[in-house]
Amino acid sequence: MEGLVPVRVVSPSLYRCKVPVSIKGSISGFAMDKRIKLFRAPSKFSIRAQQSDLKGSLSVASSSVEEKGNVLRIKEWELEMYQDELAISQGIRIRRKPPSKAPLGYSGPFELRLNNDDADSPRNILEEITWYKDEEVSRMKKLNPLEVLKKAVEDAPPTRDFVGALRMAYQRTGFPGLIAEVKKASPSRGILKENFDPVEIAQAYEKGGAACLSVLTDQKYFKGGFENLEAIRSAGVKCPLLCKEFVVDPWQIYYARTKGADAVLLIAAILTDLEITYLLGICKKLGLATLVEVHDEREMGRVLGIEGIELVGINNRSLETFEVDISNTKKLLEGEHGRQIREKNMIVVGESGLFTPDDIAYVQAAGVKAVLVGESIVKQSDPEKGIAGLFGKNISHT
Ligand SMILES: O=P(O)(O)OC[C@@H](O)[C@@H](O)c1c[nH]c2ccccc12
Repeated sequence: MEGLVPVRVVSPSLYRCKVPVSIKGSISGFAMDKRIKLFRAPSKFSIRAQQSDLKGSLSVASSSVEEKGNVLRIKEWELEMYQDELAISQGIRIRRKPPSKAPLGYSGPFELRLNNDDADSPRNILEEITWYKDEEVSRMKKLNPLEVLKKAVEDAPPTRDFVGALRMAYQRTGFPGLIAEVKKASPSRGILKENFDPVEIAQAYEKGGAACLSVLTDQKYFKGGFENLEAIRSAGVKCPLLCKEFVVDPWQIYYARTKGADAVLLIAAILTDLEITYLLGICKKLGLATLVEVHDEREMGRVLGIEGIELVGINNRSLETFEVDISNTKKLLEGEHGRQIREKNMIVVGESGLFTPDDIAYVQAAGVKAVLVGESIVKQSDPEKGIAGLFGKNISHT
């Protein structure tokens, strides 16, 4: 049986829907589709067939909420549902889990499932990476439990001042402070450098005048690794290090800190305001700086509403479509948002797609005080010279 059935909900209790039916409508702000067998609904639960040719019948049987064992799953389900609802209300399009992995088959907010028959395939690369991270983190957590990491953090050497290094570089050179990225590959560009030696590249960047380094730690999509972060740190590189990861769990922040990170990236496209606030608090506690990355006006607006953010990155590349447009930096710094950023004395980092001195001049004129650059310098046979080429000037200390 297939058909559209509007559902009206009055008060909560649990029902089991035994037939696959496509239900369209909103139940206390959320709704379900045909994959859902179990859902929360009010005690008065009315289903009206919209299509006159709808054959078969809906069997809606009350099942006890008190059912032992189910209670916890229901709680989990509710939590996830609220998180998803919160995310959609903040304009976040990325679903954090494949719908079938959600407890009790809850497949995300209704708005995200419209015209989406294949709900269990990621809709874009960012969603794919996010789903994969979720699994990866649960595996890694088992090998490195949080309690052990917390102990390791206590003995870890102090972090270095990431934001301070960027400010100093800006004063020293008159150019935006450079965060040079140690990146072997990316989903949009494939392999950037075949004989990739992360420590060698990091040292060349430092010599070339980079203020800070960004180290990709994602293995599957960027061919990076936490071992690169660790190796660069223990090789004596002095530039503060940004752990470039897709953070979806506080565990990753503790892990990054034990591997030598001085800063971590938080991506507004996948995290709610509440999560950013919470993760920011953990970073502060661990002495880490935070680069909060936005890609559009909506994300910028959200981030400006969160207290305590010093560094905002504007990504010129959409992580959903891979489209790169450096005028994005300019666009997001115009008007009210730009005014608030200046008022709060935040540092804006122009990210991605910067190749020439003209590109640097363009984003600098737009108001950035730092830039994050990967491809254009990592690809050079001599990344140190690559930096001079990027700025049109030698910006090294010597
Ligand atoms: O190689 P580029 O175009 O210079 O871009 C560097 C950096 O901005 C990019 O790697 C990046 C920006 N935000 C990210 C988030 C995750 C992974 C990678 C990124």
